[in-house]
Amino acid sequence: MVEKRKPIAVKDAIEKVLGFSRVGQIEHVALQESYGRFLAVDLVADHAVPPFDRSPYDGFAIRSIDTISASADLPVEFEVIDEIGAGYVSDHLLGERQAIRIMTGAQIPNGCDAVVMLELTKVSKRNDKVFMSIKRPFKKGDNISFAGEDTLKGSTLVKKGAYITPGIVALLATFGYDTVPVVYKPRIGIIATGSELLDVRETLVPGKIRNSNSFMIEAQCRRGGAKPIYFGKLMDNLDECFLAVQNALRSVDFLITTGGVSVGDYDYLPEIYKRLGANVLFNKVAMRPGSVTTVAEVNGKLLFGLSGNPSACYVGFELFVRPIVRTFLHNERPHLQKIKAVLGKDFLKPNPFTRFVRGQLTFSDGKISVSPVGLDKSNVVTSLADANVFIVLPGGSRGYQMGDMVDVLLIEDQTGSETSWAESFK
Ligand SMILES: Nc1nc2c(c(=O)[nH]1)N[C@H]1C(S)=C(S)[C@@H](COP(=O)(O)OP(=O)(O)OC[C@H]3O[C@@H](n4cnc5c(N)ncnc54)[C@H](O)[C@@H]3O)O[C@H]1N2
Ligand code: MOO
Ligand SMILES: [Mg+2]
Repeated sequence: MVEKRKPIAVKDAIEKVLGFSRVGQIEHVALQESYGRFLAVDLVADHAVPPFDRSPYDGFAIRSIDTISASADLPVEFEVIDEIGAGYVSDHLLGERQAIRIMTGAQIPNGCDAVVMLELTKVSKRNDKVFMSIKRPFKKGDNISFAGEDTLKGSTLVKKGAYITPGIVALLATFGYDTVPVVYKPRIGIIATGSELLDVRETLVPGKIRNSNSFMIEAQCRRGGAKPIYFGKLMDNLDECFLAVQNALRSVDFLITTGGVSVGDYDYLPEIYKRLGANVLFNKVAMRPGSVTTVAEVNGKLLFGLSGNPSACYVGFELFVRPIVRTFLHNERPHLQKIKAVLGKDFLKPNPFTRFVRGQLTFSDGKISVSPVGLDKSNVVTSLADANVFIVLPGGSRGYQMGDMVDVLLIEDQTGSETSWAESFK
């Protein structure tokens, strides 16, 4: 008699998994390697930006008081006493009707309280001296970029756990992070099981297919922020699979297996969990695809038994592995970000379980719409190429029609969400 599994709600399954979350330690990487990593400390401004008053234009540094009477009929003339480019500091103190030629980014000279753009001035030379005249008055502070106007010393600019974007890389450089404290990437072991699996380079023979799941999971690990470690593909042989799982578990933070998790004669994962003395958190989730997704724990270490079916495997990773990776990385938004979109095509399949349909989000005329891509079966692989979202269709309905507003989970997004997707029937 085949064991009857009791499905649990997706949200509950995610919570059970997160009950065994761990957090990673700090390591340091070169600034140029920091993009895409997760910051291990708060980034606090240890100096003001800009650190000094500076000119935002190429022009002349002046004293505004000297310009009060300037007009088109009666321009005011200044003697130009110095010239400074960015990176240099003038040692002159501006006196009455004196100006310093200044370039964008240069520090404002002493005595100056306004800058005039080059285009608003007329320059002339007399007796080896340079003069500049202007035709309108300027106020104190005109065209000065003040110290601290970008940020003040002591401001927290980026929180620990943030995904490092190119913009954050700019901040890290601004504050002198030659090396960056980032969170150590969790090591995720990957084992593919299945006697039907060929290596990528092998030629197809009857009854066999190429292993695609382990490579897909490696890429998903990288997208999630983890370091994948591939332990190879195994035949459906209980002893071999058991030993491989037992060995791999020793050297990784989390372990993923694909295939062999259902109720077939050669689905050995359930027996492997028994032999390991693992605590199985769940072995059926009320969702499609990926209903057979199983998660177990041995001495606090999680083992993700993802389905062999490619689409189910993909969904299982994003819903259950990604949040544990992001939590490990100290990220405060470990779940997939959810938005609403208009369904662009009918999806009329009824289903008792919530469906995570691979879909593509498109933007046109200010409307966000989403359409399923490819065949919606858990054993398909081709639909994954075009999918950038999961369309979440709660169970218990007779299907969904074009124009319905639906929940969509963004799988290419790095912002994430604090809360996990929850069944709306609850
Ligand atoms: N009697 C029942 N049969 C099945 C049930 C069930 O509840 N009762 N569940 C079905 C569902 S749902 C799924 S999903 C699959 C899950 O199967 P397994 O996780 O045990 O995976 P396998 O049997 O090993 O393989 C399934 C399918 O996926 C292909 N596969 C496996 N590994 C890979 C790989 N690395 N790359 C590409 N494709 C792979 C494999 O060839 C099979 O076609 O079980 C249903 N059956
Ligand atoms: O676990 Mo299966 O993918 O639900 O179809
Ligand atoms: Mg099976």
